[in-house]
Amino acid sequence: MDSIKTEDAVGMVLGHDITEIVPGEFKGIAFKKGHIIREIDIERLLRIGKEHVYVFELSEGEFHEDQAAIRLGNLFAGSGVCFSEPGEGKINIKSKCKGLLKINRELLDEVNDIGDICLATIHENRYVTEDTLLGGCRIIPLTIEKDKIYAIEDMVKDKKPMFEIKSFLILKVGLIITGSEVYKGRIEDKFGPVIENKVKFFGSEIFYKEIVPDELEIIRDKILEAKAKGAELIIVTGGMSVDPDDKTPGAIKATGADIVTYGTPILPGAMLLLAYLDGIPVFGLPGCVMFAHTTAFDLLLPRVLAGERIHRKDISRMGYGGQCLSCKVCTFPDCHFGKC
Ligand SMILES: Nc1nc2c(c(=O)[nH]1)N[C@H]1C(S)=C(S)[C@@H](COP(=O)(O)OP(=O)(O)OC[C@H]3O[C@@H](n4cnc5c(N)ncnc54)[C@H](O)[C@@H]3O)O[C@H]1N2
Ligand code: MOO
Repeated sequence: MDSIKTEDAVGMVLGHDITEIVPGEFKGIAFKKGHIIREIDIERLLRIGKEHVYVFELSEGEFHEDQAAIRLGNLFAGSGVCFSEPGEGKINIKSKCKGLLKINRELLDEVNDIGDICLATIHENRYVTEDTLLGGCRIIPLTIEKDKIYAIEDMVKDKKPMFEIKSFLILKVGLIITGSEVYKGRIEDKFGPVIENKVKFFGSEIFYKEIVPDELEIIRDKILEAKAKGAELIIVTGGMSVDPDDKTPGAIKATGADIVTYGTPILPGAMLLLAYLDGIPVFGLPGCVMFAHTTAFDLLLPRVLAGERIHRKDISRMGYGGQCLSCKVCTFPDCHFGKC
């Protein structure tokens, strides 16, 4: 660090905090260590009594921490993502809109392996709303070699963005409620409203709804009818376990759909079924989805509505973090559930 005349310090990096006291008005840090001194700062520095300041001179091969943080922000923010002004070498990365958060986890590890840069994130594959904090990036030293930043710029090229928000599609959803007790009016349908609310939250609408008895052919035919009428997502509720009257898995299979999974390592929601019928996702939802606040359905629905094709492997890796704790006050998705 060099001591330099304040008037000559424009463009240089302040090496220490500078405190200002205006009696009765202000006492605090006027300039923070790391601040790049601007023309307009000179007068104030002189008023504080600083004829000289300690500065770092940025060498040709270095970026100031804030400059580096801005470069990384631009590099990491994919569509639907923005970042704050840097402060002490740190930016906050935020969502600009509602959607499904995707994070390039491989790239994240690579960046954090370099040293002098730390990038912390929340978990991906969850929905976020506008202005959700997605992560923070901090440059550790006050100045950083440009080559390190260039190396990251190279590393990121041609790869999926570090952070990206996928918008939710507006799909025509077909809903088939199974259960002879509901069909015959012995009990009121309580499943339909739960699903309607969940689907609406992401912007889609139920355009087709039928209540049917526990009969395989009828359930199958209603699924095919929903598809023929233009359903882009089909949800069938109830009849998912192993009782003689549980016909839903067989009915979905009988439509010719490809079953991705019947059974998920997620609790509640272990008996969920996901299939694709000519590319249209079909859910078979067990009774717990009506009863429990958060289930396997809440983990998979946002991904399906963001247009993601779910594979068997996506489901099987969800066992890690797949146990919901059914907290008295549910904070999902800001909890461990579904974060694998
Ligand atoms: N032997 C086993 N039994 C069960 C297992 C198992 O693995 N082995 N799994 C349990 C789990 S986990 C769940 S979840 C449920 C799945 O239940 P279903 O999807 O088969 O649900 P239903 O039998 O059709 O109904 C259960 C319950 O909910 C009422 N219900 C259903 N639909 C509606 C509706 N639209 N409105 C109001 N109420 C509804 C229904 O009357 C039943 O009372 O299976 C466990 N069993
Ligand atoms: O596993 Mo059921 O499908 O949890 O409640």
